[in-house]
Amino acid sequence: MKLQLALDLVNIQEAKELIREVEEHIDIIEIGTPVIKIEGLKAVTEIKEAFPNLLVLADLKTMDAAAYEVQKASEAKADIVTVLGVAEDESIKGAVAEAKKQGKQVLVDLIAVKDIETRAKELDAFGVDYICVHTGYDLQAVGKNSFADLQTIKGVVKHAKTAIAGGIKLETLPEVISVKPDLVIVGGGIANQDDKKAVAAKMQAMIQQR
Ligand SMILES: O=C(CO)[C@H](O)[C@H](O)COP(=O)(O)O
Repeated sequence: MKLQLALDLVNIQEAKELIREVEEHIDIIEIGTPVIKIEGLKAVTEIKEAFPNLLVLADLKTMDAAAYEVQKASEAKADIVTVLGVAEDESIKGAVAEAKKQGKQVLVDLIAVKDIETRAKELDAFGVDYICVHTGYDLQAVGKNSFADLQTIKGVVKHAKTAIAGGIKLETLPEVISVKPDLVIVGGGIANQDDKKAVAAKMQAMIQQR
């Protein structure tokens, strides 16, 4: 099980400072969608160059022109690129083919997918690397989480790694870990804490016990 730190509401300089605090306790750095929209793919390049030993995920949340966007993120030094599960099958297949060509990985984000079980089975058959259940900020605000969805995909996904994102905190981590995802994605649960390093270290210790 790996820990990914999601950086959404920061600029490149702030992202670097935050990563420096916690780098020994995380496996993957996520350059969040808002960061890429505001700063561009240079945020991915600069952070990969500053932290070459960590994997960098570009959270593009691609919906169309998927092969092209995977190619551009790969050229920007991303190790993993996200595509939306609600995208067309052709987009997902294009992303997977391009990622293989570039030696990179695709994480499919199930945000806004209504039939999680059916879509997870289909995505698994397309050969995606990760399938991620995700409660975005707008649903977190009305009290939702993805814990039940994680159970659902764990029951049907045979090949891809499973991941979960959306409002995970130190207090809710044990419930998440008990379902044994391959990847736990945490943004505000680390980035918004006073002692980020201590929280990341505790999360890492809990994750490594499994
Ligand atoms: O992709 C995202 C929002 O769309 C976030 O990166 C993801 O939800 C993790 O952040 P947090 O733990 O703060 O919810």
